[in-house]
Amino acid sequence: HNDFFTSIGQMTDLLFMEKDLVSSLKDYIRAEEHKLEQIKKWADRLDVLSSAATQDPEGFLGHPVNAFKLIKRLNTEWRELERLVLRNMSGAFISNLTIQRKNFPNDDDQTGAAKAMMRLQDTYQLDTNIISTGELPGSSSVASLTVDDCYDLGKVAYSEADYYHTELWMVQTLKQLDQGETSNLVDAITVLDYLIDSAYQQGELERELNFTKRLLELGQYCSLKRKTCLCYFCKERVGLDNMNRHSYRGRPDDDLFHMRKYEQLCRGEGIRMTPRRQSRLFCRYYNNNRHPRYVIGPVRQEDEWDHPRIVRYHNIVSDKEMEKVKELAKPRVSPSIAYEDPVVDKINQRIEDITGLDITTADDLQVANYGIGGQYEPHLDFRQEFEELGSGNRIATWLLYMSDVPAGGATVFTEVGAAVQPIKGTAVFWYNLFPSGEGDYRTEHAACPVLVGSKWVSNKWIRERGQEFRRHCGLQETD
Ligand SMILES: O=C(O)CCC(=O)C(=O)O
Ligand SMILES: [Fe+2]
Repeated sequence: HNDFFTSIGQMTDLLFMEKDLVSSLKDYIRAEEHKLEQIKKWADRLDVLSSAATQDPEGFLGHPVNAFKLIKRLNTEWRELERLVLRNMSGAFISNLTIQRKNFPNDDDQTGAAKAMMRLQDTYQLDTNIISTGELPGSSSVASLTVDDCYDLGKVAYSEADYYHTELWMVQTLKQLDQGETSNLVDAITVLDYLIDSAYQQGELERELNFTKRLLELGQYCSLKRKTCLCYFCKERVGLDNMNRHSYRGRPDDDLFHMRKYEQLCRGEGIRMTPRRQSRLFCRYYNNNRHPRYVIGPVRQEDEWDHPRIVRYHNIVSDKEMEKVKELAKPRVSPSIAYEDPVVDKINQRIEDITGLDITTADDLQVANYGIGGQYEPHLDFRQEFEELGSGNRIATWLLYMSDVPAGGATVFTEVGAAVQPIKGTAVFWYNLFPSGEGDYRTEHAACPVLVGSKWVSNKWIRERGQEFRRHCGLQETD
């Protein structure tokens, strides 16, 4: 199976599977209780009988019926009791569990989920404490991490040699321990050991020393991971060997400038549009040159960006139509194609009417569902190799948002610094190529990781072929 965490569909399946298992577990408990109930009755009955009998054994056994019943009880009834005690009630539950376990996430999935969470932490610059208390922007529900959860995240980071996140999560673990949370899994000494090593690995000797001093306060002189000990009297670390190791601050891959820019845009920072330019963006009613289907009911067209031009159409597809498209895509993996259906035809027709482009040469309507952490890294929709195809390159992109996303999930244009927020029922449209057919590199874009919620989009990549008389060439290559 592929990435659980980013697929809401798969995660939903897991949720229902777990619900099923809980009800099967409850059946098992009921059966076990019933069995115990029966055994108790037995015990009580035998208790009364034998205590009465032992008061006057001779008198008791002097009655032939009592004598007969004692023999019978011991010969047959106790055997029945034995059978009852030995009866295994767990069969149904265990076999259910065995079957379902095939669908369980494994260690890799857990590591993947932990890494996805740290990716979100970086992209949205979330404080460890905010994640741990679960007070995420845009989220109304609360879900918090225990000390053990934090420790687990720290350990995942450590095993990936990601000392930056190890430190963040181990500090959080320590903090929650200090606040009085208890754990049978981890103690402050173990956490400090991780902290000392991760500070050392990052070349942060000052911090390493501080963690070591904290360890000393706990009566521990040696760091097991670092294999170093403190000199008790001088309270200084013995053997400050690598004093000259270069020290880096922040995340180890901080030089990935391009990714940083993408993440900045995702956070809603670094959008490059001056107020003066912004004032020239408008919202208008649009009927595509009095297109018969839109003269009476024009659509609301909003400028999202000027160069390259990105426009958004409001209320372009109804909730009912979007539900249908999601349903068509659901049984398949994301992204998937929404195959023939009257609703798909209607949406295609609308795209053609509004953009004025021929969509018979376009790719099929594609549907994607991004769960938590789901993203699409910066890319261009056009490609050189498409030029050779009969239908030509991807001249334009139509992107319909089929859900609101409470936090994260924007579409950002990394070259020009535009960010478009998903709004359910709206579609954005832009040209990837200049009228000359030359690719427009300013259209590089990405889907930001979803922080809270589930993002549904459907896109239509419109091709060059068929547009010859619909979009005219300019005189310059980049007209
Ligand atoms: O989902 C998004 O926001 C972007 C999708 C995209 O890049 C595309 O459809 O070409
Ligand atoms: Fe794209």
